[in-house]
Amino acid sequence: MSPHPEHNALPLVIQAKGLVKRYGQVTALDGADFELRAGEILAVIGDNGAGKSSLIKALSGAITPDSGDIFLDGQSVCFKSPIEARRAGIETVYQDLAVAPAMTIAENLFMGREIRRTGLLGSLGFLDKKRMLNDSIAYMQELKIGIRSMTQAVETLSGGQRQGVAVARAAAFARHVVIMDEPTAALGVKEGNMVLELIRNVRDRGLPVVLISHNMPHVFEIADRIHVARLGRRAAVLNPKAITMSDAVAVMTGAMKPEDIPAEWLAH
Ligand SMILES: Nc1ncnc2c1ncn2[C@@H]1O[C@H](COP(=O)(O)OP(=O)(O)OP(=O)(O)O)[C@@H](O)[C@H]1O
Repeated sequence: MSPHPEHNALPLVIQAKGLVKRYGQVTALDGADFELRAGEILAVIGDNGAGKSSLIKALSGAITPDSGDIFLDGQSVCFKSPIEARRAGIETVYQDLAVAPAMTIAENLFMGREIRRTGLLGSLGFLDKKRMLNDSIAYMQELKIGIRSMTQAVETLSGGQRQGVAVARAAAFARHVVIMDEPTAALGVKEGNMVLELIRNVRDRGLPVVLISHNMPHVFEIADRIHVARLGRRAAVLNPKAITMSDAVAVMTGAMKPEDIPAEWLAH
């Protein structure tokens, strides 16, 4: 059961309207719309080249769309870089893990946002390693990531645990949204399930999650709603509780035209 059956009652956290992005002759986004609601896991699925990555890059500041509008909490935004999106509270975890293997878990969690000790004159410039370590332990416990020592190097972890660190890092700093691009792609069954559980925990902490995935069983296991990208647009937003995987594939491939989709398949 979705914890939020009344999705249409929940506020929009991110809304995009009519996004267009061209690369020379190729139109990657051709008037794409997008809506992420508070407290949900929204899966984004689509065939290769459907425009999923371009959409997510536009939302996370990695590309600037040629036209269209993006709203964050109802305010119009125009991110010129991923740093700007991050400052606005949107954290993105890419498939090619942004972790530093030789650094410890605690160091990775605070990379770029280290806590410094403060004194009478404000920040002293010294890193507050103890506080970062304690905060790391607390985060990882809260997210139920079973890693014993935060001082071990990330390169000593399994693929799933590394992905766990990357997700935890994003979740720890995101104030609004966590976007994940294929977080379970390179993982085995057990590790993949661990990361799915972690994504649920992130949502249950109150952060909405956008999850790009080609893995249909994972999408159906975890998503509250499914955004289907096709030919640079949003073909539909489907309700995973009301459809089968082959229904979703039919919409994704165009075998089922958007205008023919039964109303009960659609998420609200
Ligand atoms: N930097 C780029 N330069 C030129 N063309 C690009 C660029 N990025 C994306 N494209 C093209 O835009 C279209 C949409 O690509 P995009 O990566 O957004 O799709 P996708 O749904 O994420 O695909 P995949 O599942 O294969 O990753 C494709 O035809 C792709 O070749």
